[in-house]
Amino acid sequence: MTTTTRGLEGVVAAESSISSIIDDQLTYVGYRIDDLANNSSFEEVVYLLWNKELPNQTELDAMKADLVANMEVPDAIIDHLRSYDLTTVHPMGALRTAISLLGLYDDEADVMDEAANKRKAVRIQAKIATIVAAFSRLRKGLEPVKPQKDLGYAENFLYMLNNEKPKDIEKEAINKALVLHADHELNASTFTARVCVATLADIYSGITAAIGALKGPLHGGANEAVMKMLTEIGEEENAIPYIKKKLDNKEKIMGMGHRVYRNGDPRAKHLKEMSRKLTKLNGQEKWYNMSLVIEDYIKEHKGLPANVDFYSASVYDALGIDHDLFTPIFAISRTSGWNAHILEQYENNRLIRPRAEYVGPSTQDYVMIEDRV
Ligand SMILES: CC(=O)SCCNC(=O)CCNC(=O)[C@H](O)C(C)(C)COP(=O)(O)OP(=O)(O)OC[C@H]1O[C@@H](n2cnc3c(N)ncnc32)[C@H](O)[C@@H]1OP(=O)(O)O
Ligand SMILES: O=C([O-])CC(=O)C(=O)O
Repeated sequence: MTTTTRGLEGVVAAESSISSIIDDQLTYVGYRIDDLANNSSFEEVVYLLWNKELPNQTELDAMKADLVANMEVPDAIIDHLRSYDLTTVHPMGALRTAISLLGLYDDEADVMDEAANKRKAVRIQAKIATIVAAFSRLRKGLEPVKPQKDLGYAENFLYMLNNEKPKDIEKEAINKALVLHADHELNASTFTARVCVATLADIYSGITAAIGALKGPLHGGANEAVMKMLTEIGEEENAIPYIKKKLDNKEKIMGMGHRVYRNGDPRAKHLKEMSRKLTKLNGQEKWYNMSLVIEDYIKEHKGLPANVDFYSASVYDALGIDHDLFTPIFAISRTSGWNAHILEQYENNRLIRPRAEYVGPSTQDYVMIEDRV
């Protein structure tokens, strides 16, 4: 047996042509993340990830139309959401269940040909934003808002959340966030999705599993945890004593560090700039300023850079989004990457089944229960 690698660090577990991280640079299908963040719509990125080429205008229009046409969700899903104790349920738990449930209302759920899988990818991508927005409204005692056919994906999400068309800067911020979170090579949730569908389980199973993996605070759940930390700190002058105490207690600082990036996450600077702009506009610069202090301190004392979750927290807060919806927004975006990886896995499938190095007791003789002490 070869040696084990804790957390599979550095292990190359799949070939993929969807996204790459080389020398701390991230690309989707070879296109630099900076160019995509500055220029593309989320739908364009979805098309790119699923088709491995940028769309022309006709193809992009068709992708936009297809997504918006599929955004409405079956009443049964909304009724199911209504049945939860909405005051206590975490939206990531509700989302994980809702996506699983959605599969039961899809006649093609277990049809495994490529065309059917692509149609399901569209349906899941379209409906996930509606589900998150509906959950948020229902728990406030408000009725869900139906998507508008003339709005793009990012704009529609904020519209369904607030029953109000977003301002241009809000639209830009949410679109950028969706573009930046869309795919990230073999991160934990994407790996989970691939392991799941490599058994030839259906796409709904893969996305449900991935949502479960994203929920944890070492992965997607970190963005909500960052905002919790900022809120606990309260004021900028408390930041360093708070962080010092955490580090002395060997606790991790959320939104800092990364398994792959050593010199910085190339997505963070876009969210940092968006956080600066948005917090200035809404008069909550303290979150941005506090984040700067924490980032500098952790860089200096631990040599760790901020990751994508760090500044997304103050961006979403400035958009007026409830803190426990931050990770569901990550899931909305990452569904595009999960779908791309699931389709790629099906194309050239082999069961994913590593080995464990057994470190338990050596073979023992069975002792009958009456003879055990
Ligand atoms: C979208 C995403 O998923 S991005 C990541 C989101 N997660 C977070 O922001 C949570 C905070 N960060 C972390 O927990 C880690 O940096 C991870 C999980 C992201 C990656 O870490 P790994 O490569 O597994 O490193 P690991 O957890 O083994 O840590 C290595 C060392 O760095 C330290 N370290 C790593 N991250 C942090 C952190 N955020 N704060 C303080 N110390 C840290 C560890 O304590 C450990 O120190 P030690 O060697 O003295 O024990
Ligand atoms: O790649 C990772 O390990 C985590 C991450 O940044 C992401 O999923 O976006």
